[in-house]
Amino acid sequence: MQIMKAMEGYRAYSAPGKALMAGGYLVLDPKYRAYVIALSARMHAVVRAIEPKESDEFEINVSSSQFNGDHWCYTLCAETRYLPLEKNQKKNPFIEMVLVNVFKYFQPQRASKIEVEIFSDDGYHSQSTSVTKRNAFKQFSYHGKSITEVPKTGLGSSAGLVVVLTTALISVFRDEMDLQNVKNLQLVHNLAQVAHCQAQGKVGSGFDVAAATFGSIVYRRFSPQLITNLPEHMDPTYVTKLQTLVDDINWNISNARVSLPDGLKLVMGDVNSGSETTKLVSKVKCWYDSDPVRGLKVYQFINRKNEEIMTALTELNGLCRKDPDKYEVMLRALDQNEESKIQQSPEFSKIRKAVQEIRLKFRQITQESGADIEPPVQTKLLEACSRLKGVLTGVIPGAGGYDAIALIVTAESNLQLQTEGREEFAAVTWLDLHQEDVGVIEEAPLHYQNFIELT
Ligand SMILES: Nc1ncnc2c1ncn2[C@@H]1O[C@H](COP(=O)(O)OP(=O)(O)OP(=O)(O)O)[C@@H](O)[C@H]1O
Ligand SMILES: C[C@@](O)(CCOP(=O)(O)O)CC(=O)O
Repeated sequence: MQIMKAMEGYRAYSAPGKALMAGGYLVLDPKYRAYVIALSARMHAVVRAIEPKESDEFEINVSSSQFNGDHWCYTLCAETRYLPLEKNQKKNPFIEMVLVNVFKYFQPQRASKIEVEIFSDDGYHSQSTSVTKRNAFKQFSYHGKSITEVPKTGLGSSAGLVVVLTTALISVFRDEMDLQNVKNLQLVHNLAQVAHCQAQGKVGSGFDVAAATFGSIVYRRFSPQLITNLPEHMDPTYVTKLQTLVDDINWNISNARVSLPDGLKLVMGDVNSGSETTKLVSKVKCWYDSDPVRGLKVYQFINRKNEEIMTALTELNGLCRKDPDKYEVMLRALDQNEESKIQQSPEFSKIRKAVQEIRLKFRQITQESGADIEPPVQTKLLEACSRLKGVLTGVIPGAGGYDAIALIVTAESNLQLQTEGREEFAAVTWLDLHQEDVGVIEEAPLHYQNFIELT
C-alpha cells in the first residue's frame, strides 16, 4: 500500500530493439521492403510530471543511471519556442530532438517539472565490466562509463530511447495513451521518426524506429523528403508543418506485423566490436552512384532474394499450421543437421540459397566499395555457425560489419553448449534474447523501484 502510494503519478513504457534480417541498404529506398525482427531487449522509461511550477519554465530531468550516473537536465519554455537548454551543456542529441518535437507538437503552456528515468536491457551493450542490480521484477546492468563510451551491440538503442521517451512525454500531455490504439501508435511513430532522423543526421530508413513502435514487421520506408522538407526548428512555420506532417499526411509506410515461424527462434551473437552505420552507408552510396545502372541491377537481384526469403517464411508459417507433423519432421532434420532431409524442404532450401546469394553480392560490394559489409572474419564465423546443429541460416543484420551476428535456429538448439570452448567461436558471446512480436508497451512503474546490487 505504501509502495503503491509512492508510485502514484508515475507511468512506465518499454520499446524493443531490432535486427534487420533482410533488406539492409535497399530499405533506404522506398522501392524495397525489409524484414525486421523486434527483440526482447527493451529500452524503458519511467515518467512523472510534478505540477505545477512557479515559473513559466519547464524542467525536464532525464537520468540514465546505468551509465555512470548519466543525467541531462533541460529547461525550456513557450517564449523561446521550446528550445531545450541543458544546464551543464551535456549533449544527447536523441533526447534533445525528442524534447524539441514533442513540446513543439503539443505547445504546452502550464509549466511543470518532468522526471524521466531510462533503463536499458543488457542486449544493447557489451557487458564486460558491468554490475547487476535487480528487484523482484527486473534486472539491469550498471556500467562504470558514460553512455557514449560503452560498446554497443547494434540493436538500436537510440531508436528504442527515442520511441520510449516520446511515448513517456506524450503520456504527460495526453490523458489517454492506450497503446493498443493504432492512432496513438501512429502519433508515437511519426514524432519519434522526426526526432530520430533529426538527431541522427537524416541517414537512416527509420526501420529501427518503426520496429521499436510496431514490433516485428515487414517494413517499407516513408519518403525521406517528408522530414527533410521541414523547416528549421526556429522557423515560425515549423509547428504547423510538424503538426500537419504528424496528424494529416499519409506517410505510406508498410508495417505489416510478422512473426518467425513456430519452432524457430532468433539467436544473436555479440562479437564485441561494432560498426559505424553512417560510414558504411556513405561508402555504399558512393559505390552505387559510381555506376547506377549496374548498382540498380545488383539491388534488383538482392531484392528478389529478400522477397524470396519473406515468401518462404510466410510459407513456413502456413505449413506449420496446415501440416504440423510434416513441419515437425523438418525441424528435427534441422536439429540433427541431416543435410539430405533438409534439402527436401523447399522452404528451408529457398531461405538458405537466397541468404547465400545475398551474402555473396554483399561480399562483392564489400570489395568494390571498401565498406566492410561482410568482412572475411564474419564470413568465417557465419560459415562455422552454419555447420552447427539446428541452424537454418545466419546473417550480419542491418548494415553488416562487425556488429552482432543473427541466426535463425530451431527452438530446441543450444548454441552455447555446442560452441563452448571452441576456438572458432571464441569471439562470440551469445546474447540472451528472443524475437518479440510487439513494439512499445505500457509497463508497471512498480517494476522499476528499489534495485539491489547482486553480490
Ligand atoms: N540508455 C540510454 N540513455 C541515454 N541515451 C542513450 C541510451 N541508449 C542510447 N542512447 C543514445 O543513443 C546513442 C547511440 O545511438 P546510435 O544510433 O549510435 O546506436 P544504436 O542505436 O545503439 O546502434 P545502431 O544504430 O547501430 O543499431 C547514444 O550515444 C545516446 O545518445
Ligand atoms: C544500412 C541500413 O539499411 C541498415 C542499418 O542497420 P543497422 O543500424 O546496422 O542495424 C540503414 C538503414 O536502413 O537505416
